[in-house]
Parts: sequence; C-alpha cells; structure tokens
Amino acid sequence: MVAVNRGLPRLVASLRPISSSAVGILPKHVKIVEVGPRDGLQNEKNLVPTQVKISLINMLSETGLPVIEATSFVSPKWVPQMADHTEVMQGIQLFPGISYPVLIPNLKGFQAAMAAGAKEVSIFGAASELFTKKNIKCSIEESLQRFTEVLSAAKEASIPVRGYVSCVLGCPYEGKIAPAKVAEVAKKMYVMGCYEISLGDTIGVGTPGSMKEMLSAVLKEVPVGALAVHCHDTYGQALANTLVALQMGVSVVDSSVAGLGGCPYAQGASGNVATEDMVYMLNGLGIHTGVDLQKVMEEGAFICKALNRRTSSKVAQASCRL
Ligand SMILES: CC(C)(COP(=O)([O-])OP(=O)([O-])OC[C@H]1O[C@@H](n2cnc3c(N)ncnc32)[C@H](O)[C@@H]1OP(=O)([O-])[O-])[C@@H](O)C(=O)NCCC(=O)NCCSC(=O)C[C@@](C)(O)CC(=O)[O-]
Repeated sequence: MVAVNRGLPRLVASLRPISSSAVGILPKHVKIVEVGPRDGLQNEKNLVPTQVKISLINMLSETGLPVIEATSFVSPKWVPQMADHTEVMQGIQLFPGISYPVLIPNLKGFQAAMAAGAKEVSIFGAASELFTKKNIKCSIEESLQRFTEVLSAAKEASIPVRGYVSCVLGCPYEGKIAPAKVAEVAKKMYVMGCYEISLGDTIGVGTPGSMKEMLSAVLKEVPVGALAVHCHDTYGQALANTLVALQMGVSVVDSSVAGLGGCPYAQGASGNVATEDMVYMLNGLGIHTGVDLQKVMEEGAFICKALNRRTSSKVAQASCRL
C-alpha cells in the first residue's frame, strides 16, 4: 500500500527547473499519454473489478492528463483482463478536452469499439516478425493489411487512429531489431493514415545509445511531430531513453500511473515508466505538461491499494520516505 506524503510536492515545487541549454534543446510542452488503465492492467493475473478500472480512469481525468488509453477491444480468449471493455467505456465519465483511445487489433475490434462509444483507436504492430505472430497471430505484412482495413473504416467514421510499433529496441523472441526495420514499419503505418506513431520499447532493453540510433533511422521516414515514445522500465533506462527522444525533438511520451504494466507476450518485461516519475522529470526540466503531480500520486496510491501491490514509481516511493 502506498501513502502519499504531501511534503514532496512542496519540495518539488522549490526545485528550480534547470535551463534547457544544459541538456540541449527540449520541447516547451510535452503531451503525456497515460496508458495505465490499458497497458498497466492488461497483464494483471487477477481480474481487476470493472468499477476499479472506471474509478481509476475517472480520477486520472482530474489530473490534467490530456490522453488516457482506457481499455482494449482484443480477443478475451487471449487477454481476459480486458474483456469488460464495453462496460469500462460506457461507465467512465468523458471529460471535455481529454481523449480516451482504445487499443484494437483488427476490424472486429474497431467495430466493437465504435459500438461501445470510443472516439479514438490505436492499432498495434511490431518491428519483429515473431512478436507479431505471438501477439496478434499473423505476419507483419498481414498485420499491415488488417490495419489498412481499420484505417479505411476509421476514415469513413472520422475516427483518429494512433499506431504503435512494438519491439523497437529489442524483441523477446528475436533479440536485436534493426533500426531500418522499425523505420520501415513506422513509415507504412504513418503513410496509411495513423496521425501518431508510438515507438514501443516493449521489453525495456533499450539504452540512450540504441534509442538515438533507432530514432535517427525513423526520423528519416516519419516527421518528428508525428512520433511518440513508449518506454518500459525493465532495465531502469526508461527515463534516460525518453530524455534522448525529447532531445531529438519528440514531444509526446507514454507512461503508466505507478509504473504498472507489461505485455502478456513479453514475459518478464516490467511496466511502463511511471507517470509520476515522468512528470517529476519534465517539471524539473521546466517542460509544461499541464499534469498535477500530487494528484497523479494520489491515483497511483489508489490503484496500488486496489491491486495490493507496491508502486513502481520512484517518486511515489520517495514521497513515502520523506
Ligand atoms: C488479434 C487476435 C484477435 C487474433 O486472434 P486469433 O485467435 O488468431 O483470431 P481469429 O481471427 O482466428 O479469431 C478467433 C476468435 O477470436 C475472435 N476475435 C477476433 N478478433 C477479435 C477482437 N478484436 N475482439 C474479440 N474477439 C475477436 C473471433 O471472432 C473468433 O471468435 P470465435 O469464432 O472463436 O468465437 C488476438 O491475437 C488478439 O486479440 N490479440 C491481442 C493481444 C494483446 O492484446 N496483446 C497485448 C497488447 S500490448 C502490445 O502489443 C504492446 C503495446 C501496444 O503496449 C506497446 C509496447 O509496449 O510495445
């Protein structure tokens, strides 16, 4: 269980943001995409009560986060934790100005998401052939064909589509992934109409060096304004990798409250970088996010209590000790 110490925000507020020039040119504003309710919860072994998911999303909506990925419309046979997607979508309060995208693997998922009232979807591919086979049971080429069908249906319904490319810095089945392969898949998903491509270090093996190499390849094919990074923290590199992406001009970052998460098809991979830690770093860099750190810590404490687990956020852990 996590208790939130109210002394921390005062301490944090007293820290002066360092000048951007000390770490290179950084964006003035960063959009944080909260993936906790979906990526964070999809791998939980015990079914999380639907009402807890709804409460988490509603509370996160009060923190200033502009995007909250709410659930996924995938096969309940493969990911039972997300089987209550329709109840979640219909139970949450939709705050004006906040997007609540949902993950979908195919046209069936798109149609179910539309029926549940979703207004934005995310498709998810990968730069690894074997991961794609395990995760969505098809080849990369077949996945792109499925996505084309989704994009065409989404265009007709005026629904924005975000695209994920997983395994951009390593794959649990293939090991190292060539940056050129990441660039190729990212370009195809961008050209087919995804407004944003989120580059996922699914198993958290990347380092600032491999992030720089991979992003350099992708930036030749996709405009920086259409890129996001999605770093898991398995090896403790997620914030460092995110900082490299910011230095290279990326201004959209994914994170998960309390650092929850993992992928059912990436055994041993830990959660995403914690939203609390992301906001703390961005605050320290003087980068505007609009997100209230104290409130995110409270929501992190709520979900950790509901799951009976310790937070993975270093900032939340530190706040308990201070
Ligand atoms: C893609 C499939 C559906 C293929 O699964 P499949 O078994 O090959 O599907 P199928 O097309 O042969 O159909 C089998 C059954 O599934 C049904 N079906 C078919 N589609 C759907 C759907 N959308 N929703 C509900 N049901 C569906 C379909 O109707 C049929 O039902 P039956 O006739 O047997 O009763 C399956 O493998 C699947 O759902 N995979 C999703 C796995 C998943 O959610 N993985 C975690 C996502 S996280 C991630 O990938 C990484 C990310 C995004 O977080 C970023 C990062 O960290 O890198």
